[in-house]
Amino acid sequence: MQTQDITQPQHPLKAEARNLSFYYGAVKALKGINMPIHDKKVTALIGPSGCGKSTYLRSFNRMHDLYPGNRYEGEIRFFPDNTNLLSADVDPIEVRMRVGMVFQKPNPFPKSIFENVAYGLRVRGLSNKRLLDEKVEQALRSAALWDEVKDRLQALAPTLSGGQQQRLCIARALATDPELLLFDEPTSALDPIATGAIEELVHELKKRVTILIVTHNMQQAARVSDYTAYMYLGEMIEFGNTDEIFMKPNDRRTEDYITGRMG
Ligand SMILES: Nc1ncnc2c1ncn2[C@@H]1O[C@H](COP(=O)(O)OP(=O)(O)OP(=O)(O)O)[C@@H](O)[C@H]1O
Repeated sequence: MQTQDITQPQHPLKAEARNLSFYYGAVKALKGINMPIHDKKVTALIGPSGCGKSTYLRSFNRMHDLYPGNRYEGEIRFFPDNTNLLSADVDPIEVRMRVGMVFQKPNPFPKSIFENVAYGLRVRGLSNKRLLDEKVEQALRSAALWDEVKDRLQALAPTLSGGQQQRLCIARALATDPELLLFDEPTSALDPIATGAIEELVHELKKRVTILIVTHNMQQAARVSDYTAYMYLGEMIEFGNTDEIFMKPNDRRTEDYITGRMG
């Protein structure tokens, strides 16, 4: 992998993949990935279909543990405590409290708007009504949804528009104060206006949470991210400042991809 010489001062790390490989049974989908995730920055993962972006993203919240036959090798170090998120003695439920996930298609629970956001808090044992109300409002405000839903908190979540549902899923993920937020192509099911709202939100959110985002949209990667990683066939080919990756990539394969010659 080529890592660019970053002239600006380095930001502290939130996480770091160290020689990370991943197997779906006999299929090796990730091959020895090394990559830093900078604290309170947005890192975009780009690369052609099937290169392993989602597989890599899902390793950070141990989603692969839910299916038999999946296997990790290597480490994902999480800071400041230097925990290896993949260690057998680290509880995946705890990992998912620290590392939230927002999927491609909005997937609210078939419950009220309020209950969608309160869910993770209840799982954590919070039952005090006043505190729940406060936390739900805070999360909805952070997801730029409060003003649109404050008078209909008991309405069913699926009655919201697609873009509102996606912001609700972001509020749900934010409610438990995650340190890292994973976005898997969060705008691919949305129209340009809803997409713009999510991109703006990502920009706001990085003040308080580190973000790792998979996107097929090069303009989106360039707009929202501070760092970009290019993956190909399960390998991390190049990682660097977004501006440099897009303007002056070091690896020919990265250049071919971002100029549309490949993928
Ligand atoms: N459940 C699975 N079982 C076996 N192989 C899988 C499974 N899921 C993904 N793969 C394989 O792992 C590789 C990486 O897939 P992944 O979904 O991570 O790629 P991606 O870069 O996110 O693709 P896309 O951009 O199309 O979403 C692919 O070769 C894929 O076929």
